[in-house]
Amino acid sequence: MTQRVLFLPGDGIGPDIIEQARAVLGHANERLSLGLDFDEALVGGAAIEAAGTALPDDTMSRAREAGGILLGAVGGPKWDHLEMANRPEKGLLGLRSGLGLFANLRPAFLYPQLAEASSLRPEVVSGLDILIVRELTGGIYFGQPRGVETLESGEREGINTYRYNESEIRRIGRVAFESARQRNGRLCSIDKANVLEVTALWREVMEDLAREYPDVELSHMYVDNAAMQLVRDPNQFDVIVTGNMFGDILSDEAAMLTGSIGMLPSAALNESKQGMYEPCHGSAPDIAGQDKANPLATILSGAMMLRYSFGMEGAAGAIEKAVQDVLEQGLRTPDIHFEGTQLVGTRAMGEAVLSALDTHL
Ligand SMILES: NC(=O)C1=CN([C@@H]2O[C@H](COP(=O)(O)OP(=O)(O)OC[C@H]3O[C@@H](n4cnc5c(N)ncnc54)[C@H](O)[C@@H]3O)[C@@H](O)[C@H]2O)C=CC1
Ligand SMILES: CC(C)CC(=O)C(=O)O
Ligand SMILES: [Mg+2]
Repeated sequence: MTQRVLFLPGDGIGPDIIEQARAVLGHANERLSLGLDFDEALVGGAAIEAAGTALPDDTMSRAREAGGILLGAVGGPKWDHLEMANRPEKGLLGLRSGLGLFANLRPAFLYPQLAEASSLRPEVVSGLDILIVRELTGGIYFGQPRGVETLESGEREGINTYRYNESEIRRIGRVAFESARQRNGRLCSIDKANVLEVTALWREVMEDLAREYPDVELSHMYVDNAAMQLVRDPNQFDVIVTGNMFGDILSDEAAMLTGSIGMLPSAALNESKQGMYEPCHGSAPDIAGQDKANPLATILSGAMMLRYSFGMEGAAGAIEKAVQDVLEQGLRTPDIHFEGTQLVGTRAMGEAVLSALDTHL
């Protein structure tokens, strides 16, 4: 059976890293006859330039037809106006909500070879393996009303609304409890229930769900403490579940424990397990087109796509082993480079993964 993969390179380093991930997936596809059929479309600033909108109808319809989507990154100073790019119905947010991709899985895993690249001391991060389950289609990024209004006094006021209803909380809670059940049976729900009603409700729903999962130990933590605990003793966490904005922020923080934001892949899944996969970082305009971006988070996101959307566990595992191999060989893009390792660019890193893949297929 043919499976359609849609590549959305986007902006900045997006095309640089997608080129490498596409080559790796293409190689696995050929060698293992996976039956993947590749498509590509525009999103973000690239789409604004070509079609006047960050999420053209053509991109959305091809996204709906795809079994899996691999996105690079979108945005840049030229396109970051809310009206054009990051409205709930446009660009990346529009893709996520349009496809119902409410469950965002962000695994922060430390490859042992990168312990020295971590922002924390090796003994503090050793063995780090955290799964952040972030709600992705609700919360303050989507709540209505939103906008900027002019008050009677003439002063302007910015408005965003933080909302979650019980069913939105329950469905992301289930994903997190199921993940905890398959891992080590520990789940920490992160909220600000001492201040925000929305997250007090979040906490109640999580408690309620916990009764259905007696094998999972549920704990709660306020987000400010969680931000601190992540750098004090990250290994206390196994699965974390949290809302859209807290998850956005905490996953960037967690990325640095693994060595770099360029190491953190992600999966965004809907009810029917259709998925969009992307590195957790943005379009990094400061290094775009300079052969400096780390392509590993994107390559690992491709592996997640094979696993979650297509059930191709063997091919996914082979790509992950190939990534481990290149780190073992000492190859490092600038973001994970340290003394005694070999500095390489985006392309050389991608090519090394592709070569290493052969030994695992
Ligand atoms: N999923 C997405 O498409 C996201 C898009 N953005 C957009 O990206 C643009 C830049 O946002 P920033 O806040 O600067 O975040 P960013 O994640 O793009 O960059 C932050 C820092 O991390 C570095 N970095 C990011 N990815 C890297 C990689 N693969 N290898 C090496 N270094 C890497 C960058 O060079 C920069 O110094 C903005 O337009 C923003 O809206 C931001 C986050 C996510
Ligand atoms: C549009 C933003 C919410 C993208 C982002 O920062 C992310 O998903 O991590
Ligand atoms: Mg983010």
